[in-house]
Amino acid sequence: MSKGLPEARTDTAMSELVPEPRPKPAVPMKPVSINSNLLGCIGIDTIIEQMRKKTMKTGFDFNIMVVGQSGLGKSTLVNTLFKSQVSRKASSWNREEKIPKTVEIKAIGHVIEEGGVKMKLTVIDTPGFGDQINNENCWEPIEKYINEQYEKFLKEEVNIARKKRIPDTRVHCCLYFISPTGHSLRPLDLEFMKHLSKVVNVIPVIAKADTMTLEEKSEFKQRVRKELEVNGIEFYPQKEFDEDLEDKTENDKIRQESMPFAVVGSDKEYQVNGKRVLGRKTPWGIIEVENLNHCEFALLRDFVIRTHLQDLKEVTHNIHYETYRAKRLNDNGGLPPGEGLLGTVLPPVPATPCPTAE
Ligand SMILES: Nc1nc2c(ncn2[C@@H]2O[C@H](COP(=O)(O)OP(=O)(O)OP(=O)(O)O)[C@@H](O)[C@H]2O)c(=O)[nH]1
Repeated sequence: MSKGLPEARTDTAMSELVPEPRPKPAVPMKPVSINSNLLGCIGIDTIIEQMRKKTMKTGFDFNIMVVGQSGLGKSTLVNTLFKSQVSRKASSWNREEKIPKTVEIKAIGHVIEEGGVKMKLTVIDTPGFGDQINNENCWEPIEKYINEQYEKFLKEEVNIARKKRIPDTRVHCCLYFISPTGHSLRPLDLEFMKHLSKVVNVIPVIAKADTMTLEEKSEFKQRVRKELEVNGIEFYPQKEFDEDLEDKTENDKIRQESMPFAVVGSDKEYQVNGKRVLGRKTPWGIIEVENLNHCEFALLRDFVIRTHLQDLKEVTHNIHYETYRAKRLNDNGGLPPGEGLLGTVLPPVPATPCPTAE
């Protein structure tokens, strides 16, 4: 026994001196790419079809806001974009309507179905923006509206009994109409885009491009791009959110060549070479809105609907809403009880994936 003690002591002393090797944290193995075709397909690619079926059943929300001075063709352009009467005016046409005294925000919902896919479209019009003598801070009601939609979504997210599908009223895209002056941007344009580009995807467009010559249009586009850059205004698609080289190459082209899209809108149809086209009849002929030789409407339509609609929704959810959510939850911790979302400090909310392919 006595012989064993020192040994035992030595063991204890040793174990104090030399800590037991800690188990190494499990490092996830790098996924190894396997070509399943070698052994026959297992059907991974059917996920696309499964997602398609789900989206067909539930449809999807898309909320677009139009901002710009009165008479720049906002209502006409959204009608042209969706080939339907979706604008505020089409829904509550009132020729007597006077310019509102302050910025009024009107959201009109529609369901558009194409090829069995339902889009729940909301057009948010902002009549009165920039129409006053004093336009100081006139973007504030618009920013407030955008944030209110984030707040609504957040409240639904933190509910204990959450809806299976949270209604999405968040603004996914804001078309900002620039007057085709050929001069510089107005300070109001710069202020608006500076403020709002931090909370929403802003896409600047030059309105009524048919009122400019080709040279004027090209020069004006360059000038606007330069002014936006000099003033540090990031419009959509923002450089920092390009996900890969393919995105970057595609979006660089849009940022450096197409932006701001110089567009013409019309909801009237005319017969051109035996085909019915949307256009504007002038003494010099018909301006076809979808003809790329006439204007860039088709580029804007393809960009917003055919190539970037899903990305507009994802950037809204993952960047703009996430920024709002994080700030709101942080701020809430400092608020006295009763002023928080739920009347108390909020629990951390796990971010939900972008609710698109429901
Ligand atoms: N030349 C030209 N005129 C246009 C264009 N788009 C619309 N218009 C005309 O401009 C006028 C105003 O168009 P709206 O679409 O009502 O303009 P808005 O910006 O919605 O106007 P508010 O509701 O007052 O803010 C109408 O007479 C349209 O026909 C365009 O691309 N080129």
